[in-house]
Amino acid sequence: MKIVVGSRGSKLALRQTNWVIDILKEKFEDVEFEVKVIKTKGDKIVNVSLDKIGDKGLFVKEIEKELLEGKIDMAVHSMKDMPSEMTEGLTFSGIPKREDYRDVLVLRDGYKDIDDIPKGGRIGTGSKRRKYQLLKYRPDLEVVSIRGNVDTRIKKIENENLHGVVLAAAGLKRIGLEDKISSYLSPDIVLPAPAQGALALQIRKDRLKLDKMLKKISDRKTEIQIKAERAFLKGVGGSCHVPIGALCNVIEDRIILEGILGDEDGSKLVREKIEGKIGDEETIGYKLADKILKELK
Ligand SMILES: NCc1[nH]cc(CCC(=O)O)c1CC(=O)O
Repeated sequence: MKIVVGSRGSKLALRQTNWVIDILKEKFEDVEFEVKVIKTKGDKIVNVSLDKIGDKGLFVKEIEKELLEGKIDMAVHSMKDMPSEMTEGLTFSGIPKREDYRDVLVLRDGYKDIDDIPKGGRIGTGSKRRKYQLLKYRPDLEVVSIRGNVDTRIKKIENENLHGVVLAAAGLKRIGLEDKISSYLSPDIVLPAPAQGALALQIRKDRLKLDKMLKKISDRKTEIQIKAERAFLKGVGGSCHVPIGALCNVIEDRIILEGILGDEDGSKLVREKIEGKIGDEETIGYKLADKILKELK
């Protein structure tokens, strides 16, 4: 039996895909795997800020087409890049254990953390979620819009004369650049993107055997967190034009979901939290979305 796994071609995407394949190989010794690299629209547009393109699923459409046509059996994506609405005929299968969900600062030599950046310092990020939360804590900072893959963004510290950039810890750890991390941003300051650090294994809905197999590498706690955080995302009907963050903490049989939502120009930013019990992830996600939407009005 052979499973063809579709992936974007970036270093991070390929690392993620091979990480999943390694876990699967350990469990299913006689299954063969082949990686198929697929170029997406998002990979072709380089110099435009993502929130200016504003196309949901910019990095996934081409991959989803190959799944539907049976050209690949499964696809590995960063869950946080997946639209909240699932494409007809497709589904997510098991969700492997989440990597670090935090955002981090990669700073110019000599600077150690957010409080150490000089007044008026320049920080690069293309994400409104990161931008407006940073500005809430440090209104004096100048946030510069950047994009590109992880390596490119780190290089922009030099090229664009920045004090630093904000990135996901997960991405840096996965590509072996953990030592570039200057400091971790506490979720109290910057709430991560819904599902940040988690992967999505996407398959065609009718592939029942494959689904059963992939569910064997699913992590229960991650599943709970992602269910709650993505229900919140769906509930607020969010896009990449507005700041949205969510983080679900699981403590024994309780879940604590925190969410943040703002408007396009960051003039309003509402952060709230709801508690509940395991099993009610989706209800809690939608409830938190309603609560925050009401406050934003
Ligand atoms: N938006 C791009 C993207 N998609 C997933 C990751 C990192 C891995 C993850 O967050 O799961 C990144 C890079 C980043 O935000 O720094």
